[in-house]
Amino acid sequence: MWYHRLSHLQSRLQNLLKGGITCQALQQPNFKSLFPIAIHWHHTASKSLNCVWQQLEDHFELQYADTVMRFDYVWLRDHCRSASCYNSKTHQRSLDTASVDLCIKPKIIRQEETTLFFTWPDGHVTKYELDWLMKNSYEGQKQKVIQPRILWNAEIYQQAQVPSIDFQSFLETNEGLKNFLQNFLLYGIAFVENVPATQEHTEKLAERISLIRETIYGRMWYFTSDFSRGDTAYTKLALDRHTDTTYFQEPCGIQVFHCLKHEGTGGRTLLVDGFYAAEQVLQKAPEQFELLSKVPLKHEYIENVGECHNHMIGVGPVLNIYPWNKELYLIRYNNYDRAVINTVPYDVVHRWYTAHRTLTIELRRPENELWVKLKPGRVLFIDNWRVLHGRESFTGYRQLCGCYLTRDDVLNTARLLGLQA
Ligand SMILES: C[N+](C)(C)CCCC[C@H](N)C(=O)O
Ligand SMILES: O=C(O)CCC(=O)C(=O)O
Ligand SMILES: [Fe+2]
Repeated sequence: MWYHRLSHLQSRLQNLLKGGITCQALQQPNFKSLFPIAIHWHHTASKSLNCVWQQLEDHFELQYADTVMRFDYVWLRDHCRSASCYNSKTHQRSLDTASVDLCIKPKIIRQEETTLFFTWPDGHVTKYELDWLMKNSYEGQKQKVIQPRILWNAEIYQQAQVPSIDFQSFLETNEGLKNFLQNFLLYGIAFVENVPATQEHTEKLAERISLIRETIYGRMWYFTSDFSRGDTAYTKLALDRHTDTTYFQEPCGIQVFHCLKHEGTGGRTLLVDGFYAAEQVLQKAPEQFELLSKVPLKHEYIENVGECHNHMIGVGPVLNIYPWNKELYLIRYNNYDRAVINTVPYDVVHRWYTAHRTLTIELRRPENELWVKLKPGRVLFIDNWRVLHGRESFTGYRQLCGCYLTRDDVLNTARLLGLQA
């Protein structure tokens, strides 16, 4: 009786298969249980390899180095690194993925030492190294972070005694540049010292690690408290902690600050590790962390001062996380520039305000505040996707120059120097 039902289902599925709709059925989790017959494990000849695998009806299962990995057959066909499917000179796929049958299954799977061979119905053979599969599997990625970081409060940062890099060694040696970038990636802030106090030298510094990101504020900016632009940054007022350009669809990745002159009092810079604060929220109220990562908001920049007319709008949640490993990669936090909330129903709005309050409380804890006085010669790089900055009000004449950097190009430089980014 039971057997009959099973074979009935099986033949229905096979009919569907011919019709080409079955792939949806194949994705259903209970599908596997319909085919208990197909399952048998292949053990590797050499016991030391510690690898077993089985060819299942709808996917390939591999157990290797203590990890169970599941691979879709289209995926296995799509990632074929043979000469006809992949151009290893350009590192680009030649295979037209749309030409792969979505119901494809290998005819034969066999293993030789550390290599798996998949023979497809048309006779094409794809081979994979076990290590390559391990490294590139979803299950492998899930356990890894994209960017290793050291989260900090003021004490942690001060105790770490992160050295500043000398201007000369930053410009002239790969080692200096690499040390700088390593610190920057770990902490989200880094300093270069002994920089001549000019805009040109600051520009040279920026160009050593990245392309400068030109924005409505220009390529290199140079500002005082003259209200030449319609924004509080161009005044002597205090600025609470925030990230910049939250009103861009992609906020600027890095901000460079060089204080060229200050004759007066106050004006210290405040730095807060937004990821440290977010981590506290995750520990104390995970559902609030989740809400902050799910609710999209607008930020806005409206300017009508002198010749400057701008209206920028950026949309996105406060916390941005990678869905597969839940790693936080971008915080958008600027209470000045946050626009009218009209993308969220009222009951969610209230829960959002609660979550935003929890995050704000963490961001405002005095022990999380790192205060520094920017001086001519000492250039500060801030990861604007992670570390919030602010400023104390000041008196007198203060000149600040700097620029934004494109994040992709900073990370590109870091990777070329062998850093994980
Ligand atoms: C002066 N400088 C160009 C550095 C920044 C101006 C941007 C200010 C804006 N409220 C924001 O937070 O994005
Ligand atoms: O004046 C400062 O120190 C920083 C102002 C600011 O937040 C900015 O320019 O983005
Ligand atoms: Fe700012």
